[in-house]
Amino acid sequence: MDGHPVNPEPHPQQGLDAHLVVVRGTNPKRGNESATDDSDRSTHRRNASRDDQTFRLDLRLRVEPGETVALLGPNGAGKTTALRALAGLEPLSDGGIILDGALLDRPRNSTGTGTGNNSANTRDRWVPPEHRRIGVVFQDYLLFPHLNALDNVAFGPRRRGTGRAEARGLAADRLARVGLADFAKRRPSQLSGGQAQRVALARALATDPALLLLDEPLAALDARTRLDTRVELHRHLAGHAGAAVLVTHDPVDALMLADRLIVIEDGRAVQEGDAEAVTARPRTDYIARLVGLNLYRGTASGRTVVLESGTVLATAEPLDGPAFAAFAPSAVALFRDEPDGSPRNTWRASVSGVHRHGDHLRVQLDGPLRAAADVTPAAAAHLALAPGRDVWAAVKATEIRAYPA
Ligand SMILES: Nc1ncnc2c1ncn2[C@@H]1O[C@H](COP(=O)(O)OP(=O)(O)OP(=O)(O)O)[C@@H](O)[C@H]1O
Repeated sequence: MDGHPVNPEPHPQQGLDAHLVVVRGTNPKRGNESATDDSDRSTHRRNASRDDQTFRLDLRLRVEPGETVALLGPNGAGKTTALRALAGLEPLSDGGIILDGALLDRPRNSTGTGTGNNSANTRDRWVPPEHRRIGVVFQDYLLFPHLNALDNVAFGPRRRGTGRAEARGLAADRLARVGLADFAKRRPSQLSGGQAQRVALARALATDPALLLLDEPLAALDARTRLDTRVELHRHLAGHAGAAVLVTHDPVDALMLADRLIVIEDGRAVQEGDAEAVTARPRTDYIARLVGLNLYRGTASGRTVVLESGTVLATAEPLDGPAFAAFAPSAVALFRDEPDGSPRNTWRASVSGVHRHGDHLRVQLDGPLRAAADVTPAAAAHLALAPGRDVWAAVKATEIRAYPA
């Protein structure tokens, strides 16, 4: 395929430019549905459901050299599928992947209706995984068990034609950088989980990849090792000149390791931004739960937001039009009797659950506004909180964040 005029427009941009469309499934009609209409979220819900066995990932991804982007999302959102497509372990159905100006995958006649097939006559361009300048640290794709740590790390450079001695020298240097100089002769079975993960990272970085892919790199580690390895990984990512894409369930990993987050649900990006922006203004229930906020959708008019349920919330900052309103569980005060005095939002609620949450109790409230409230154990005892108990809930207007939907 080399020499084919696959990329008529020169694309000198460094970093990753990708439009990842992967369609899987047994129901081609569903798979063919257009994914370009952002308003039709229900289509994607259906596509992503396991019942009809179809799934469509449709994700645009631009990652600058030196930047780390985290893909965050619930189970089955398509995070791993996105990484596998980038790595070349899964062909695109549509779209394309360009890394440092080189086209890696593009189905012929991209229309969004393909089902993924990497045979030469269906593709304008297909670069196999081993020829992509990509380093991977995948959970299920760790180390070669029959090679020691040094040879695991030397494998990539050797494969790219580096002589044995030079590749081993480079590998020794990489192992030293992850603090494992003394473990070079050990087989993977003789390494701890954390050490194996560090060898995997050294191996992924040994070829100076233009793109580093990390799939749940810390998930298999115990809490203590995870903490140390996270700090170390952060250091390595900071020193990595190429782009990096990280997949994780863990918001702490995402917030600590990535420069930018992309939240994926049902195969599509639903929110994007740096950690501060995403956590301060969540746009879906998934991310609101992740960062521990109560989130509602409604329509703002001046200093009120009318929620979809009809409940009216008073806010401090004026806003008009479709809006989200969010507040922290810690902003909710609970009372036995209706509170009066300062202007706040008050409503009658029924306790549906009480759970320990750190050093306080998280109370789930049903009623006109389903919400979580955090109270101290003393307050819970005073209010005799238990499922079924009726209470008054209050949130000050100044505690409610309202922002455009
Ligand atoms: N080999 C496969 N064959 C068919 N469908 C698959 C396959 N692997 C994953 N899927 C489906 O593709 C969708 C996306 O899966 P993917 O593994 O990319 O999600 P994810 O966001 O990484 O989820 P998790 O966090 O659970 O790993 C899911 O609906 C899943 O059931």
